[in-house]
Amino acid sequence: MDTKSSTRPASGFARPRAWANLGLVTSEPKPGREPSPRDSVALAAAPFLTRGVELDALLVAVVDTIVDRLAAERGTLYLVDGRTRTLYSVVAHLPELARIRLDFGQGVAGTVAAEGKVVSVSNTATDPRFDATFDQRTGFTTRSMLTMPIRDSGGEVIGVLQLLNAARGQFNAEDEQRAMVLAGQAGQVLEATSLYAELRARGPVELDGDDAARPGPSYTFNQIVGESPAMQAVYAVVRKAAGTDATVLINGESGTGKELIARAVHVNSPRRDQPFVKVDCTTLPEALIENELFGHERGAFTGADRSTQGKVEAASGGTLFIDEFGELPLPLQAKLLRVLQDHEFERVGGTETIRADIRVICATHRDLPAMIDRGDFREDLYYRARVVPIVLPPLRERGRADLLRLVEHFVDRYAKRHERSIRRVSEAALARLLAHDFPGNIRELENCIESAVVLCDGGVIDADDLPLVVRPRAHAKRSPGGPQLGDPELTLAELERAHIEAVLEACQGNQSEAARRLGIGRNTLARKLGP
Ligand SMILES: Nc1ncnc2c1ncn2[C@@H]1O[C@H](COP(=O)(O)OP(=O)(O)OP(=O)(O)O)[C@@H](O)[C@H]1O
Repeated sequence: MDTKSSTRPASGFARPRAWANLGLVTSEPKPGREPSPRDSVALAAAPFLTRGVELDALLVAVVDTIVDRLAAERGTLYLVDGRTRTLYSVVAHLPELARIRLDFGQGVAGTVAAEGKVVSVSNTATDPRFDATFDQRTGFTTRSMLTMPIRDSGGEVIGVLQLLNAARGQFNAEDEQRAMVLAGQAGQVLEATSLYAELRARGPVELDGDDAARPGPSYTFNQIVGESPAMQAVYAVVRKAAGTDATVLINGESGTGKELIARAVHVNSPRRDQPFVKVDCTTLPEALIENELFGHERGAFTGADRSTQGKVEAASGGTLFIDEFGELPLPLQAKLLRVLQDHEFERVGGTETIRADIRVICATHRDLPAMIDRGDFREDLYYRARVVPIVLPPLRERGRADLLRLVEHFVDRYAKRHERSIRRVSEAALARLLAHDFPGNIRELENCIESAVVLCDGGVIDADDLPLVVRPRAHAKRSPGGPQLGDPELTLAELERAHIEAVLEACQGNQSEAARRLGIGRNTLARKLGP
């Protein structure tokens, strides 16, 4: 198997003729090599699972391995959505082209999904189960076909794998046995991905009253949930950026997934096996950020009894992720600009110029152009950083389908983590989630669902189990006794204090988060809260 090709993003795969248009993957047969069922699908997929993203590549690795081991010409992987009783082809699917969608019972793959048994078609010309319209659409000639169910550990059919054209002419009984072993491994792999919650035929999590509106499975990035057009646009940029060393600037409200996207760029880049190092500019007092970034030489300051590497050096060969980029103090902005432009820097107290071999990804929730206008941010650094700009949409703009996917994803994750069995999210709970505007975005949703998973009774998440807090501005307006904006009796200090308290409440007392939302440093917040 050409494992290298599997590690490339989906858009980078070479696919043959029109067949590629239907999202099918090809692998040259190697008839000279004796396939062994002990060859592990899990092994081929392992690097993708630990990297946690680029699900397309993972699925391709799974299919490539099985196609290769069974010396078939091609393979198609379908994912089964038990609730709508449909199947979708997913492997190496090109976003601009329709995927194959079948109903249960339709064609050979649909029959296998419905009945859960292997079907071997040794001669398509004489077998009525074969639907010749596929070949007409693709220009490919299918001669023989082996189609098998992929099950999860609970025995549910979650996928169907179809192998086309045995290199030796026909698939035999031994091939069928091997295929079942490999399909078993593929089931374990699929079960470890974020797709799994969406695929279970009779999953433990029902979203009440929502069967018809329920979206089909998403499959773009493992662990990154969301198929809204806004997120698809983000994935497209991530794919393009990943293959290069270009600096990326991610902008988005707190909790929209900026770090997750930064990691996705890294793990899909050629630097993936080198470190991903994060610097958070808000968690450190100003004086320490330079030391954190560039390290210091011995004797640079009192107590510096040996020289120490900074994060730029620690990230050498890999990616430096600068979180809360907008908080970077002006003098350091100049030094970072030099790193981006000339790939050079010096340690604190050092004279030797060190070469930086890093890719930089920056993230901020701040409006940098406005900061530039106020003289708080360097314009040259801004343009140098936003070679690839990515804007993450707030959760409230991602649409109902994405919210539901995320709810399912987090219910599944936290039910597993806390070993709770959750059967249902009630209609009232869903209505409450859909009505909330999530100022804390996905992090707020995630924390809310985790809490509900732990605290709910009887395996059902109800509206009362959701610890959703009222948005600060709405809260201030609604509290009749509290300070009102425009009240001539109010001092600025009182108004500021009230606003800080409202934001803190919205952040459930998390001061770092509140400082971020208020656009001030944590130390400043602590000072303002005062004794
Ligand atoms: N699309 C997504 N699918 C699944 N989980 C997500 C998604 N986006 C964000 N999350 C989860 O939400 C939480 C917040 O994400 P992350 O830390 O990346 O946000 P952020 O924008 O960097 O936040 P901040 O600005 O506060 O640093 C994390 O636990 C992350 O795993």
